[in-house]
Amino acid sequence: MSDAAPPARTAAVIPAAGRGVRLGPGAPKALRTLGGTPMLVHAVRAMSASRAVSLVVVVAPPDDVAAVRTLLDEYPAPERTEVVVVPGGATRQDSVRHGLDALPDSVTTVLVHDAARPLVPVDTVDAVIEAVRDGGAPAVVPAVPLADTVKEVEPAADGTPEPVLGTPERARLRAVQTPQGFDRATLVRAHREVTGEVTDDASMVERLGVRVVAVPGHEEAFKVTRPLDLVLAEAVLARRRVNDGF
Ligand SMILES: Nc1ccn([C@@H]2O[C@H](COP(=O)(O)OP(=O)(O)OP(=O)(O)O)[C@@H](O)[C@H]2O)c(=O)n1
Ligand SMILES: C[C@](O)(CO)[C@H](O)COP(=O)(O)O
Repeated sequence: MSDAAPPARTAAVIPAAGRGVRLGPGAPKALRTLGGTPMLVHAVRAMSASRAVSLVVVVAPPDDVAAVRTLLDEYPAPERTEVVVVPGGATRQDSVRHGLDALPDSVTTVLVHDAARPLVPVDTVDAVIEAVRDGGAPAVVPAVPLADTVKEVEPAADGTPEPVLGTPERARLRAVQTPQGFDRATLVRAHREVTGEVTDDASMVERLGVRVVAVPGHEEAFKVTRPLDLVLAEAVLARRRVNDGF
């Protein structure tokens, strides 16, 4: 038997433990269907479509871990990809942390991908991995330019008019997607040291003072958040099926 270290691996952590309040009443968002298949299954397929990803850690709603395991056994990933399921936490940050805790030592590169972005193309996944592994960036986000002008406002409740404080230069703004890619040690340190509310993992790394870079994202990597997003996702999937001839 060899004493050599096991080969470095890339793993994807998929936080899927949210309720989907903004999508409206129903099953947890990741378990709702898209083209007849649960959104989570699409997300696992999107990660395992990359030949670099050998492990997918799904972070499930705590009450649904067994059901999610059964579901993923019904829709097996390619043989080269191991899929494990762990229980999530109260916030997205907690859920990602639970996923990181489940990674074996051999993993050196980690993707964090929302179950709520089921249609991200494999080329985007691979571009993020390449920027971390070959480009040497400790943290990478896929990002797209904005179509709307953005205003900073003084938030007010109940539809009260909100004073506009300023207009950031749109050419310098990007909407950030997932999968976000990280050197594992950097992401683990961010989750250990950074406290407070954040909306993505890269911003935790930014707070460490570590360099984060953006690579081109994809319009089909949008997040299913509100009911209209589900309509768009069904349309994108239907178009793919026509293009693929089935
Ligand atoms: N406690 C939580 C909250 C969110 N997520 C996951 O984080 C991703 C992005 O979150 P979001 O789109 O906000 O999902 P929800 O929290 O489910 O949506 P909502 O805020 O509308 O309830 C989703 O895949 C979601 O399942 C998670 O794993 N654990
Ligand atoms: C991580 C993320 O998808 C990047 O755009 C986003 O911040 C998640 O936000 P949510 O409010 O938890 O959906």
